[in-house]
Amino acid sequence: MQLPVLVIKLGSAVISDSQGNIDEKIIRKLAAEVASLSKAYHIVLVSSGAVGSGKSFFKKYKGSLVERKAAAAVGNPILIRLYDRYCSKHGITVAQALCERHHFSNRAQFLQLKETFHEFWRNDILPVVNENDLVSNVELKFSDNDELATLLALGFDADTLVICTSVGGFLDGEKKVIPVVSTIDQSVMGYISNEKSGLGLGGMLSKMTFTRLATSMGIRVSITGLAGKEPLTRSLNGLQGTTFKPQRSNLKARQKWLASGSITLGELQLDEGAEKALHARKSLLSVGVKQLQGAFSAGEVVQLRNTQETIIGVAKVKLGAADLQQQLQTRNVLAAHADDIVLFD
Ligand SMILES: N[C@@H](CCC(=O)OP(=O)(O)O)C(=O)O
Repeated sequence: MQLPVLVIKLGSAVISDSQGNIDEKIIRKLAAEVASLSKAYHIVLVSSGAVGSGKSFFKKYKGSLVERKAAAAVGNPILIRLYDRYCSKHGITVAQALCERHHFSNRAQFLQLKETFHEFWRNDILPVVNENDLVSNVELKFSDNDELATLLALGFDADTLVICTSVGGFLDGEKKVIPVVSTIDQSVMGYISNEKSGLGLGGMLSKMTFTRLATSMGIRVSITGLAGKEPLTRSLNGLQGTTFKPQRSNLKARQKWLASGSITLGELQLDEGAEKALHARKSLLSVGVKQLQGAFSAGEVVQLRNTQETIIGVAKVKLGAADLQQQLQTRNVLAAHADDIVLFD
């Protein structure tokens, strides 16, 4: 049965106690709720917390990148065992999915991931996703799991993305949760504080950046806490946390996947003529590319920047970086077909 997809993202701070250890009471409560929601949704659970769970096994842990990678590798199985212990009480088996950035910038790889997740859902198996920190170096890292959850929501054309946070929702200037946000404009962004929990990577700025991307691609987003009974269901019903309304819904699944490559391995800087042509739904020719950055291959998704330095969209390129660079100087060739371009506005 084809159910709507629900992506739930759990930050490290929201599933940990004040000492930074995973709070089993929360996992027990979540497992019961996820089991009941899985009758109505195909669920993807994106869970942080691996670094926090693994770091105490390292003698002189200071939080360097290599220590975080190693701690995540120790912590991921600890996390998974916990999810498995409590989900199995409700007849749900869990599967671990460790993702890397190129799983999203390459359509063929993403389709494989998608096929595997559908196999999970057919068998009542819950995919629990985290970044494959062990092999993610600085350039290839997701900025945090808010990004990973958003890319999954876009790629799966999810109905809703629920981002669970320790502050309970999106707060206004008086630190009260705003129940509904119709459009994320400057006044809304002005409420963002720079405070972050000591445990995780992403703060509210990151959550709002990705919420803006997801809502602009037609996905409803809820930012919520996990206090009280059935917090996920309550947030889906608009009774808890902040609901951000979707902005447009006319994009096809493939276009949403393209948009999910918005933070990609490469970038093309376009001239004004090319920008105009794209807005007129034309293809991108190499003559309109002023310069390029990054080591991308043909068929991967890159972001498009205009002369004002604004990211205007993404495109699946026909040529890899080296070939395109050569063509810029010699010939005018197709850099990306109009069907493979998604503009953000
Ligand atoms: N992959 C890392 C998560 C990093 C991260 O994004 O953390 P958070 O900001 O708490 O969602 C871990 O499992 O600890």
